[in-house]
Amino acid sequence: MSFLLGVRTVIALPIVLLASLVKMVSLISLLRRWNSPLSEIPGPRLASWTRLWWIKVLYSGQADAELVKLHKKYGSIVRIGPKTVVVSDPETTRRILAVGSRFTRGPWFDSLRLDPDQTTVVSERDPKKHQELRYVLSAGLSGKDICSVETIVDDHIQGWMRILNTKQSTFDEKVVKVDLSQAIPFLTLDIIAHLCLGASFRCLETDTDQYGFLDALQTGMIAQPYLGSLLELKKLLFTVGRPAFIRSRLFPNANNPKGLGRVMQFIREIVERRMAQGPRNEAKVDMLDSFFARGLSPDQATSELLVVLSSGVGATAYAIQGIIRCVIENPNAQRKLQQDIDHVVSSENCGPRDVVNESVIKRMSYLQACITEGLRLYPPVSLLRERVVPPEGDYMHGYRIPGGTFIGLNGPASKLHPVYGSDVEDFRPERWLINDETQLKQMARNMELVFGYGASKCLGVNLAYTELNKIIFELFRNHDLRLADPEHPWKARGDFILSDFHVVASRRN
Ligand code: HEM
Repeated sequence: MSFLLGVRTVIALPIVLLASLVKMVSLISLLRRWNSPLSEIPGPRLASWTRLWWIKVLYSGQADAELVKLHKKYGSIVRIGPKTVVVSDPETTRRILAVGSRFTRGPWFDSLRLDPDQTTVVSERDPKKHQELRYVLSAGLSGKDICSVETIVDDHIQGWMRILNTKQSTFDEKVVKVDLSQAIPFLTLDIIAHLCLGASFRCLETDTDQYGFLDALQTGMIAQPYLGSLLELKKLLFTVGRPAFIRSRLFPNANNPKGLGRVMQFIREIVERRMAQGPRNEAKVDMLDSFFARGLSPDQATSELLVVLSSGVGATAYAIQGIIRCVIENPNAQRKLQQDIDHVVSSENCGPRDVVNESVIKRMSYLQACITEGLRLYPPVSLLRERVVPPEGDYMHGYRIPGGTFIGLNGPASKLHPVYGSDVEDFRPERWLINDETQLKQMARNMELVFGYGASKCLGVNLAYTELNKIIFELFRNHDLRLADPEHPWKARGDFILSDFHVVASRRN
């Protein structure tokens, strides 16, 4: 009997000890949560306990919509994790991102690394190094250093128009069905590759996702927000991935037959050829020339170019598709846009193949209103871009936020800001065509944030606008568009990954 008691004690004791330990840890964490200044900030209860709540939202593929709902329910600041809050109001966002702000990029940005040991402009967290890198890249990315950006963009768009015309010519009705979720990313990738490297990927011409780049980009866009939130997983991946033979399996590398690694190899070959040629004395022709001239090493130039290709394609393609969808779902807007375009074509005496300068397109009020309104409703870069509160802490919306808290930025919710009026959910370009200067200024101040702000504002904003202006102009100049299936305009996976955006394009006379 006493022997049996002894055995039971030996088995029971560790279980009792473990249970007590678990209870104690839970109690301590409960007390900590009660004590945390963040506990006063409203938000879903489960979110204050675990980041898994946010992971579940990500998994639903509706994170953008969920963030909008949260702010409607709880206000401008919401707690979405034990150490994370998210803000939606433009003025706080502006203050966080301002040049000289003491808020810094958080570990979320590590998830944008393509190599555990290497940072690029999008993932560098050290403010000084980040600003130095921006300085080196900005002349190339803004297009200042590159000859004839506009001509390159025009050539690719005209190429696409020719492809559509050829397909339409095979039908009497001059009608063709196009999947814009393929054609637009192909076009933007061809353009940005040409501007980066002087060589296009020829995706449109071959009607293929060359090197599987877009496919790999989409997979990355799905995985990145998870890694940005599950910091332990990211740490594990970076630690395990350090040895070379594992790294080559976990991260893109030049031996991959397709995807980002294959593109890295493509870039590297061009970089090596350029190095062998020596510095080109003529004016800088593409971003690679600019990066070399401004002192980047071949390895750095390769990594930055891969980042530029990725940042340039995804956001711009999504924005263009968003604007097109808005216009074609509103036949009245399409008609007015085409009147605006036809007026310019005739007043500029343009022949059918003449392109119109961007300076002219920038002055077209209705076209500009369509672009701005489309960008408002479909802002392409949103999820969280978490910054860290400086050690001294901060006050936001009447709450004290301790140093070290992660602050997510909620772009999508600001599109519903009251400054836009009571019909914020509608596409109404006319809201940008009013005479009230004060109101227009306020709306423009909010909209500016679609491209970020201050110390990390988008470096490709000029180029993005050149593409938006020119593509929207030429597409609607040459075609009447309608949705192939108005009930299901497109399929969206995650927040930004679109497929099956089929439209019917009829050639205009
Ligand atoms: C409509 C199209 C685009 C939108 C809406 C957009 C939006 C943004 C936003 C919001 C950021 C700031 C991210 C942050 O806060 O950390 C950003 C950064 C950036 N964008 Fe864009 N972008 C667009 C197109 C482009 C293009 C075409 C390029 C390249 C040519 C580009 C290159 C970059 C780069 C390199 C950064 C990083 C800047 C930094 O970290 O300092 N973007 N973009």
